[in-house]
Amino acid sequence: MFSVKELVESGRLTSVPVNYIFNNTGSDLHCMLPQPETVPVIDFSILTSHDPDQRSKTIAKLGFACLEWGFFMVINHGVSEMLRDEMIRETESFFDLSGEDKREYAGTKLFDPIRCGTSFNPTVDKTLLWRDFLKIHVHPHLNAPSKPSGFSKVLREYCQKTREVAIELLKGISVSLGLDPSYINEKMRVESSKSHQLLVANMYPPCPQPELAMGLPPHSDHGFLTILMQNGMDGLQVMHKGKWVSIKPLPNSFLVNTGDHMEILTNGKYKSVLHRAVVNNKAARLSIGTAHGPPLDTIVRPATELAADGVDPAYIGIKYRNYLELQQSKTLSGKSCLDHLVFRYDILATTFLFHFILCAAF
Ligand SMILES: O=C(O)CCC(=O)C(=O)O
Ligand SMILES: [Fe+2]
Repeated sequence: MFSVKELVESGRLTSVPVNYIFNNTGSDLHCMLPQPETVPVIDFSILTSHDPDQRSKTIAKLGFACLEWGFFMVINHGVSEMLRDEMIRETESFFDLSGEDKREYAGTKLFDPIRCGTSFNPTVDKTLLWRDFLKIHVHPHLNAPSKPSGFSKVLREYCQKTREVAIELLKGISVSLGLDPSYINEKMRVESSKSHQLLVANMYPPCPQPELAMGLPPHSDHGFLTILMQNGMDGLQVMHKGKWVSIKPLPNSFLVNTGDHMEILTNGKYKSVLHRAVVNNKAARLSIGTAHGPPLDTIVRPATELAADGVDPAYIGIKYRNYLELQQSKTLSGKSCLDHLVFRYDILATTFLFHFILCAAF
């Protein structure tokens, strides 16, 4: 089945098909924080204001959010409610297109400009996810589906605006790390015409037994930052202090999380956060995320300024493109891709020893 939405709309479902039954959804419900701690809220208008005192307080809050949560809400970001609503409407209309229209984009390759499908990687997923997706590479080159007809205009504006928000947030994050405001944007060429931005829209149709299925299992995102919004339905949960916290976004806010490349760049100071999407039996949920990263050919490694003064680099460097390929080749699971980059001193020591023995022998 190409689409879980089609499956649900066929109208014959009263229970979750066995290949969608996710083992541990129910068992870890008790891990939810009973009284969720408050997710940090960043007022973007203050972050970008000219009042140095207010600005530095907000930067401190941003640093705290990255350090303690890897997750925060952004309010007063300047992206109009109208644009956000249009973006949600157009994306919903895309998912409402006929199967035949959508199949035009049913690619299997990561760098297909536009790709829609179901689950994460159905060829390797052991359990299918209760989720259809649309992935569009929107920068450096804006790709846009030809249908619905108004989609490309809204997409262009929305992606431009979210890129601007990401760039400002990265300035604040740089300062919170004790670096120059332009540090991340310049070193990682996030502001350049070649920076990479991927839009991922997730459609989670209503599910007859939501406790048995999973929209997106626990995972971390690949970029520096992901900026996410949703239609009226909740379902995002974030791992905080070992427990899942359900997120209720403030009206018109963006949900932002730090990704794997933020963790690599900051040498593990700002970690990528595990999150997941649960499903419900009431109405379809739509979320739209944009992942912001460097140009695809950039090798991201811990910033020398943060891995200096006796602090060893915790990760090996990798080309952004190769990391994306690594993630797509696997099933979506925890931080398994990042684990590949953890600097292994034991392996390094063995290599050195081996080299030393060889040199001594010849
Ligand atoms: O649907 C959500 O709230 C989360 C989406 C997400 O984590 C993703 O697309 O990577
Ligand atoms: Fe995610």
